[in-house]
Amino acid sequence: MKITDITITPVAFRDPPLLNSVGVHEPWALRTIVEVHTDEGISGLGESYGDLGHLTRMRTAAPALVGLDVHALNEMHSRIATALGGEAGSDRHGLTGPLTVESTVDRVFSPFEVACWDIRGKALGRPVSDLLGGAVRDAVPYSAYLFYKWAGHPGAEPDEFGEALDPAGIVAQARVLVERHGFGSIKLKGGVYPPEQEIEAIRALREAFPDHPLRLDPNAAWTPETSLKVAEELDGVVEYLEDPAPGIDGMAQVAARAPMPLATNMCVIAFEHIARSVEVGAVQVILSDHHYWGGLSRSKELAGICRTFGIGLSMHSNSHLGISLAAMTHLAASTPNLNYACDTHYPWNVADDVITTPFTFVDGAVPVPTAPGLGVELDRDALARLAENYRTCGLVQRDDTGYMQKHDPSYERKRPRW
Ligand SMILES: O=C([O-])[C@@H](O)[C@@H](O)[C@H](O)[C@@H](O)C(=O)[O-]
Ligand SMILES: [Mg+2]
Repeated sequence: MKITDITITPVAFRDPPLLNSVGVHEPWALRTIVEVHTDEGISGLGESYGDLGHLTRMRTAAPALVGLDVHALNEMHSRIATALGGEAGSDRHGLTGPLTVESTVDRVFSPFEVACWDIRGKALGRPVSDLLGGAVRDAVPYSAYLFYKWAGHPGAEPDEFGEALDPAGIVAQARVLVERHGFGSIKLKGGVYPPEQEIEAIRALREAFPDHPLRLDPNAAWTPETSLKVAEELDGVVEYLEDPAPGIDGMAQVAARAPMPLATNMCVIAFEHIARSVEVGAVQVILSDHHYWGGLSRSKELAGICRTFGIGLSMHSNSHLGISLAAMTHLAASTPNLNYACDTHYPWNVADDVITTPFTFVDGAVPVPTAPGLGVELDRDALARLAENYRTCGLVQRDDTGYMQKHDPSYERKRPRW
């Protein structure tokens, strides 16, 4: 089955003003929808980031894939590497580590690879989780992903989630997400306020939700010394502390004395980081993410490495739509050692999706789709609507810091901040 054509459509959807260690989400989140078409009339779907640099690289790579067999994923990876010509991407929004040539190829490869799994599943009449080794769970648990947030975007009406700028607001937000979706574990995006205040929020969550596993992720906003103080305070309260301090060496300093496991989606974000991290014991949990670990089969390789070294496995998320959620769910369902509830930003998007039947959480989990392929169908009207959003929204890349500075010109990006 040969690839005859590839359609790449950048889209934008409404995003609330969620705060993090580098600023605040803009009113629109950008994504790219990839459709791979074949000579047998079967098409497959992938979803990826929508930032212009990445979009341009996907557009550069796509023509090199026409004529390729949908099973030739190794060849696809090397054609993409050649097409990109050794260029490394950059992470302007600052919430992941520096990209290398190799990890840039993995990012570009991912949506095409996912689309090929979708095609292969459709051709065989089997869900992608079957092709990845078989689902070991019928539904994939996700965590309630809490954010400090403004009531609404400046100059706009408050959104349906309202303000969450203190422990009481965070607990109220958790109640909404847990009641609405049934989540059984909770993650707080930190790095926004001084650590004492975020510790207080975690303690308030513990009181309100005595049995929910809790996590805190300040996106490397703390020095190793501050991280250790927080770790002592939260001993026995969080299941893991995610990216407290910057860099593999900073994390290793914290890990040497912290009582709980440390997790990352910032210092170990490519295969080339793993050896050093293992050597110095920097992290005990890696958040996988097929969007930057190079698609589904490479994410399974990551899972094998984690199993070998006794490293826990969780799953990371950025703002995303339903095609990504489908791929995340198939991957998590078929990865036996993915033992933590996965992250997802999906509940923050209440406005629109590009699939005909948007996902709903059942008891905090997404039932693994059983239809062939990814099990989702593109809603062409919705795709056109979101593509029009992209054309008119005026954004071409995520810039949480720039948006924050529009409202507070004195705001500076600092890492670590405390
Ligand atoms: O959406 C956000 O603001 C998050 O901070 C996201 O960009 C991070 O990549 C992520 O969720 C994380 O776990 O670090
Ligand atoms: Mg994180």
